[in-house]
Amino acid sequence: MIISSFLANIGKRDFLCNCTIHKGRLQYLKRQLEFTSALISKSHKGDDPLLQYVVNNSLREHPVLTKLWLRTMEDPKNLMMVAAEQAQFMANLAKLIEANKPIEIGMYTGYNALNLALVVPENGLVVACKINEVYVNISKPFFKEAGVEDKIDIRIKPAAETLDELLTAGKAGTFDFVFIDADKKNYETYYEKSLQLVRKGGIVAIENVLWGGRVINPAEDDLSSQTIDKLNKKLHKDERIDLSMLTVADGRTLAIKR
Ligand SMILES: C[S@@+](CC[C@H](N)C(=O)[O-])C[C@H]1O[C@@H](n2cnc3c(N)ncnc32)[C@H](O)[C@@H]1O
Repeated sequence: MIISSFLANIGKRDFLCNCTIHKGRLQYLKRQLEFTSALISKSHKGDDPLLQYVVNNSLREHPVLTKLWLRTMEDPKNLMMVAAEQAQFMANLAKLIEANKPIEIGMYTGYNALNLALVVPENGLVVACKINEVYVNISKPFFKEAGVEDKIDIRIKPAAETLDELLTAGKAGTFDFVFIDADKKNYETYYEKSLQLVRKGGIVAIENVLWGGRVINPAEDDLSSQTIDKLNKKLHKDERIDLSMLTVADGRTLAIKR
């Protein structure tokens, strides 16, 4: 039912937005379902066949992540969900640095929180920041089904408060991977606190740093674009980090703490 209901809407929905674009994946999924293959993949550039090819030949999505993705697609705000292939990239980064304490700032239905929990070791823990209880009832059964419910510590309050609590509790330098993907106006705050919380060699990944291109010339009344643009420029000169700004999806900065 779940699958058929969103497939029925494929043709009606406008997937073109400044952030994640799920149309390619839906089309691919539809084909896969029609041909009864188990493989599910996606693209985030609408109909871009080359990106679709990349995704079709590289995504290795955990089956419970696929289920959570499908469930999330039923939500009208599903474009907030991180792209599956981008989540996989972050999971690989987390593995590369042997992360066992990541922080997810902005959890939504928990796709990336689950993605990270699946790659941290047995004693690992993902701190997942949520502004409210909405969607938690969606997330939790999937966390449980994947066997990682005890590896995801959901903190329900403004993310800045959670980060402050961690700092006050003496946790500075004890985390290793942070994904900043919440309200843009607080991005600089999140970055500064995250940088304190990660260890040397830890990564702060910042999502949507191109903000649909609006960072090039932010409008006077566009606080989000202004904030992201200011942060981008600040990071460029920040001697505390090594830096890459990736042009994937809506732009992602990787700040690696020196
Ligand atoms: C783009 S979505 C996150 C998507 C998620 N990272 C994923 O992989 O699916 C942004 C989320 O941040 C949450 N959010 C917004 N302001 C927040 C705040 N001050 N503190 C914590 N979460 C916040 C929103 O409710 C929303 O769920």
